[in-house]
Amino acid sequence: MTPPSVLVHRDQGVLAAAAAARLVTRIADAQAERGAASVALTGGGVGTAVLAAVAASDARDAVDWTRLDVWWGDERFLPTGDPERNETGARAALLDHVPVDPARVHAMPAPDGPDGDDPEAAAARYGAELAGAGGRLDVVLLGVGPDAHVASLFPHMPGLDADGTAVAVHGAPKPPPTRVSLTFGTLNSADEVWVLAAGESKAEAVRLGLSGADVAAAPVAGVRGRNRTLFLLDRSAAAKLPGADTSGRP
Ligand SMILES: O=C1O[C@H](COP(=O)(O)O)[C@@H](O)[C@H](O)[C@H]1O
Repeated sequence: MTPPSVLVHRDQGVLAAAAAARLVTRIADAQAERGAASVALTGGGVGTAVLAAVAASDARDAVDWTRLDVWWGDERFLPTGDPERNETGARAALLDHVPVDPARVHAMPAPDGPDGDDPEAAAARYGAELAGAGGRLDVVLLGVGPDAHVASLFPHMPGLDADGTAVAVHGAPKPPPTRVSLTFGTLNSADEVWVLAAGESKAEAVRLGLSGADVAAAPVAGVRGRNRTLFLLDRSAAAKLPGADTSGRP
């Protein structure tokens, strides 16, 4: 496993545009190689800004959206259409504006879904769906919380040790308390993992993620792609990295 690469951009706007360009290219490359691509999306401020930047970019037409599988790294276990669901934000920012195949948009089940108010069943269903599709993820996008959580893997919570593909999360410190998350094993099976962070509130989490911190205390320290791990940051989020080049250029 190669160590993470760190790219620092001037501000969140530049970060979102640069990550969007990178994502379009990565998806188009995968489609050229294999005829299809798969990404796992994140919620949160920067993750949603990246999707909006893809939607706003002419380069989005380089992607064959009908041959993209869209998954999520985590979801807040709230009813379909709830504005706090990561799915809702992703649809509004991007998926409603490009010709994705609805059958290839794999939202995590909601409490009004097939398993009702049973997050364990929702996690099992989602894990089976991803495994049944071959389990391949070209890129996993991950936001990071000020507490260093990624997806819905929060510090010192049982989900950190979960086996299997996806896990139900109860009692998350950030609302809502009930969530579904891919496990570390699944996140780290992706070809590439991209951690996205902007703002000074993320600076300590970013530092921990890149300094070999205890994964139980700082889950972001435990995510690594098989082929590549990128930390895509703005200057504020990079402020605590020793010797960070915060010029705004790679
Ligand atoms: O709750 C969540 O938070 C994180 C980070 O969100 P941010 O707004 O602080 O960037 C997000 O990555 C995760 O998907 C989400 O469920």
